[in-house]
Amino acid sequence: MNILSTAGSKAPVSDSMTRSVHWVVRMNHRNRTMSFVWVLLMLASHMWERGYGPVAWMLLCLQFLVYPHVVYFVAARSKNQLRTELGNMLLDGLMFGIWMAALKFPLWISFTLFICAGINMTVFRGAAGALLAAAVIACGTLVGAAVFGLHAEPATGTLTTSLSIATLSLYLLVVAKDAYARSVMLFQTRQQLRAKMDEVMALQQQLQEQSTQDPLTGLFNRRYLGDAMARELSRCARSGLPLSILLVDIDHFKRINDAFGHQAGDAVIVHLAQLLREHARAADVVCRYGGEEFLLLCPEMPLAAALERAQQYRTSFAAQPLQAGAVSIAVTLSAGVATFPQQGESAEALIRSADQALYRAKAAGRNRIEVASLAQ
Ligand SMILES: Nc1nc2c(ncn2[C@@H]2O[C@H](COP(=O)(O)OP(=O)(O)OP(=O)(O)O)[C@@H](O)[C@H]2O)c(=O)[nH]1
Repeated sequence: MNILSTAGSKAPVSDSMTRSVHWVVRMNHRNRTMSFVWVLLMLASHMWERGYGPVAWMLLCLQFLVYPHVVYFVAARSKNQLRTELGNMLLDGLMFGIWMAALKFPLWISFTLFICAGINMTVFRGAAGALLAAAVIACGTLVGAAVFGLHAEPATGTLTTSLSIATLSLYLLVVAKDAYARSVMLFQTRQQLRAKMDEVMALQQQLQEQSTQDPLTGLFNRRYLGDAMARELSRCARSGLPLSILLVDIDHFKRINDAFGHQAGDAVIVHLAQLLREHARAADVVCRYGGEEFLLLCPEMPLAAALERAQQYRTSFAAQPLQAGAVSIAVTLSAGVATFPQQGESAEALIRSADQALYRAKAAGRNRIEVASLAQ
């Protein structure tokens, strides 16, 4: 894996990736332009000492003053900027090799050019980059030796040596500065990514709650009940334990809506929801089953206990009329109770039995609890 590993990929390129590619190409242009001026000074001092002719000086200016802008121009207009920039870096190495051979391998100059090209490629392609840099520099020296002959004059004057050391030092400082800028950018990107992840997780949690909760009362909805009932029924069936359900309905609720308004009706629904939740056990599932209808799923609860609980709800609800401003709204409820397995062996059968019991409670005058008949 390296900074150029996506260079040949056909995967769609995101905006941020395109921006970072531009950033890399621009950064390389700035560094190349700057460092080539130092290299030019280093080579110029050596060439001055050795008395090179006008052609060599012209080539020196073309290589170190004009070339950085030409290769940037080519990379910036390329369809695959990253790949072209990699080509440019290889070309840098090749040219450095030619200059080394042309100047007869002055030691400090060769060392400086070799290290600069090697570091640049290593930053982009890791250890493979270093090997690649060494290979292209070697090719360059071969080309240079073929054109200018193979000579070795390693000595350099004091000025050239000093300029070589300065060039190398400055180059290393620039690379370190860019590495710092890159780490800061990476850190900021990570922070942004983490914030986005937190946002997505919170939204996911919210969606999960919304999909299983009734918005008015905060109780579970029918969708949740379906899963919970199937799960609890099979658990109780496996362990031979009872399971009771209470189907609870507010009496004459339409009248409350008509007399006190829909908002007061909502307040009555919330009021009963609170009562049901307050007296439920941790294992019970309290669910808003319909408009003013609730279903309590009570795992491991026998019929007698369920009946007693339903009676408690009935008396408590009737004893606490809802205060809506100055008016007091008298409310009652009716309920049908059914227990697994006597009054239904499946979720549907159990709910049907409780519904029939509730219907009987309503028919018998309301404010009543009825127990379901035995399953047929
Ligand atoms: N305020 C309010 N009313 C609702 C809501 N959902 C359903 N309703 C109303 O609840 C009423 C239910 O009326 P019915 O099914 O006739 O039953 P009831 O008046 O309670 O009579 P019984 O059940 O026979 O005692 C209807 O008028 C619905 O419009 C709700 O979320 N808020």
